[in-house]
Amino acid sequence: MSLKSVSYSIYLAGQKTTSVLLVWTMALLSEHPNWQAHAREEVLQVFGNKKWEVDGLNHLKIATMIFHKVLRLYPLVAMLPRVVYKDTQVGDMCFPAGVQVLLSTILVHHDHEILGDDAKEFNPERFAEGVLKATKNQVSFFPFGWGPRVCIGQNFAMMEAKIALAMIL
Ligand code: HEM
Repeated sequence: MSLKSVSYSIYLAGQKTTSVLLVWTMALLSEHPNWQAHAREEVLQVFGNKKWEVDGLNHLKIATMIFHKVLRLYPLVAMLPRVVYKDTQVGDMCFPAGVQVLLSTILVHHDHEILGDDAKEFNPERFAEGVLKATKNQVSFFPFGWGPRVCIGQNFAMMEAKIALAMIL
């Protein structure tokens, strides 16, 4: 891959994603003013009336919970395409080599069997103890993909989103 195509990939993958995450976050916070108030309180506690700084961003726990919940309800990449490279048996199903499969982020993120009856509700509290606890160690939350092709910009995106949220609130 040339430097030019790598640069394009990073530009395209990083441009709309974080801004769409912020739009969904604003929409959901306007519907749930209690969470908006929690998030604002936390920003004021961490930064007071000063400008945001990088170290403080790590202390924005409520903001992280909110972003995780937004990404669960509205994963920006709804499907992940994969090609099976060798014959693979998963439970009762056999996937021959060469077959293309689509992993549906949105279906897994909204699955009542995995998440319970409140799967589609905006309840950031579910992420209070982190992603592993919230998913009970299952691969049931992958807004940034999974495995070797996982999003390389995920930490950067969360940082950008927190900065924007801190400035807006
Ligand atoms: C909320 C923001 C973002 C979301 C939800 C997101 C989501 C994703 C997803 C689902 C993939 C595919 C992973 C897979 O196939 O398993 C991906 C790949 C990628 N993302 Fe992101 N992304 C975000 C922000 C960013 C940012 C800010 C950058 C760069 C600065 C970035 C750069 C990339 C690149 C280069 C890839 C391709 C990685 C590869 O194929 O090896 N992303 N992203």
